[in-house]
Amino acid sequence: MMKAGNRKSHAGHSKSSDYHRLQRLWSLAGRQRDGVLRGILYRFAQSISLGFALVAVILVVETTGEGGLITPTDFLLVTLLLALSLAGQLVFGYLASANSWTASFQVSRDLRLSILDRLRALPLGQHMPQHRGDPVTLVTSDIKVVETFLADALPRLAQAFGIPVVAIALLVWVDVGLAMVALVSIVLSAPVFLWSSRRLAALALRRQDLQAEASARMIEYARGIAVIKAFNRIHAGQKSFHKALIDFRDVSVRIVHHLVFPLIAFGVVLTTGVPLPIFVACLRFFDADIDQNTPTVAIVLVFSIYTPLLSLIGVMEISRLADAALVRFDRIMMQTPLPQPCFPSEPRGFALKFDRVQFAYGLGQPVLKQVTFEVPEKSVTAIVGPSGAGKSTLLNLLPRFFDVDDGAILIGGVDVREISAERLNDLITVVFQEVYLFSGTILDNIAIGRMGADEVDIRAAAKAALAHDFIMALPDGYATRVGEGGSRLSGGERQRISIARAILKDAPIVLLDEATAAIDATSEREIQRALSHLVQNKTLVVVAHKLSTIRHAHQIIVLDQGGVVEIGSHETLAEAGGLYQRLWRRRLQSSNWRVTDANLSAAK
Ligand SMILES: Nc1ncnc2c1ncn2[C@@H]1O[C@H](COP(=O)(O)OP(=O)(O)OP(=O)(O)O)[C@@H](O)[C@H]1O
Repeated sequence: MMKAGNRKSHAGHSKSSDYHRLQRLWSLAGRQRDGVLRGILYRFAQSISLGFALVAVILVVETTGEGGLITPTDFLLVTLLLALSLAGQLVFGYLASANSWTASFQVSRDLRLSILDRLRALPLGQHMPQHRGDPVTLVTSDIKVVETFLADALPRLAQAFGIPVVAIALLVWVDVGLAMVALVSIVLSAPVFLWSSRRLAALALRRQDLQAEASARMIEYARGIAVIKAFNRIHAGQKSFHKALIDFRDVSVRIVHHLVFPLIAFGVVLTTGVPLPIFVACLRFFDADIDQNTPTVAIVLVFSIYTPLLSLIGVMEISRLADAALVRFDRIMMQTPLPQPCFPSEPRGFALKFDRVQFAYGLGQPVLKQVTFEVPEKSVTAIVGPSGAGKSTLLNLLPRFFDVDDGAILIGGVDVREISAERLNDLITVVFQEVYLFSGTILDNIAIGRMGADEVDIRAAAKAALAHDFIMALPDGYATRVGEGGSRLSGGERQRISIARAILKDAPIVLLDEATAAIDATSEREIQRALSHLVQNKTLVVVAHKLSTIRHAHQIIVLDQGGVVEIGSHETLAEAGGLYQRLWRRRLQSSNWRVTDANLSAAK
């Protein structure tokens, strides 16, 4: 059975044609297509307005070349043409920039929001662990490339063709034969351009992937800096980051090597279009086939054809990077989100049932096997078991961070897959082992618990979580800013902020993954008291590492290697002679262990 989000992206790079990729990039402009199109047309018009200057030059050459004198009318006409050319460039240039950039800023904002929406809809952790740098690079640099493609590359493409079109039209008017000769090199250089462009395409995707890899390593390095320092592993820690940077540099250099020859070839073939028509014009002049003005006019026109066309090289690079960005965008956008019910059901109460639940991460071994148990409404259930037994996984399935492979999980008699995502989110509060605080104030961090909560509610939640006093002792109280990850607060304080968040949410079902990290006895007691306020009258499922929590549980589920091996109360299981009894004894021994002189001398 194929799981949501597991399907490989079918956004293959080589299979779709250049035309389809252009079409797809264009479709990304969405509602802003009109603005982008206006930007392209204005840039084209800006380029064409240079044509007035060309006409003025031809007029002067034609008049003076035949020995004539420039009359005041000619002078006025030339001035008017030059003024028109200048005004056209200024006005159309401004309009082009204003339209293109405004539209593309909107496009990049919309695309970034759609990526965030999709990440939210995907099964949690399905994508992130494999490509941690991917969403970051996608939202920042890939979308920036798409933005530049729409705002800059497409208009520049129009600009590159604008004045050449006018110049060729004028050359046809002056002499059709010369115009045909001028076109030869353009026709010959087109396949060389496409060949270079395809060579670049193959490497551009690899380059963007390696950039994502480098940013993933950098994030990892920055987040793990404390551990790296503590273990004096600065060089080892930098190794993978260095390697990613070297790979990125190598592929960038390879791009340059692969492109030097094709781009020189393109430039050479294209620019043969400059001397060729001039040479033919001179030959024909000496044969008295054309008048003496034509070669001069041809020189002016030919240069206005080829100089803009050479700027296509820059456009090619950005277009290929945009292609690569598109493939990477589709990798995330084409993943199947968790299916949502067409006709959501409302649970009848908050009792829970795990019914023959089977689950594996990806295509790996099953982590949960035929797990079946029930949790009565407003009761406390503790999950215990050895490390790796599947306890946290069990909790993660209830809010649908992942979907079960087989069996079902029910809330109030309704399969969680039949409950709408918003409702399910309202029903469940998860208190994670690892507390994440966003950069912002403490108030903001607690307010995440409930949209629209006022300050009175937030303070009440903080008081219930026994966080109010330490918050008031901080320099700015609730307005104190906490860094990303909450680095300014102690472990116990962070825990209590996260409990305040959960109290504010006030969901009827609480899932608690108890912190295993060592916290001093006072903080531990305060956290337990804060939790007791959170879980009053709630259906509570707790992955229990602490004896006190286990003792208060109405029932204990003992997991081993993904299967339920025992269910019962503490009193029953502690005497049953099974896994629980062994775990319990081990915990008792470790909790009775104290740093005494006897222990210290034993350790020596
Ligand atoms: N995101 C993941 N992808 C792949 N395998 C995973 C993932 N998370 C956990 N596992 C694996 O699933 C199994 C169960 O892990 P889980 O974290 O649920 O165990 P646990 O009982 O909570 O362990 P502990 O008490 O050590 O936290 C382990 O073998 C673990 O390596």
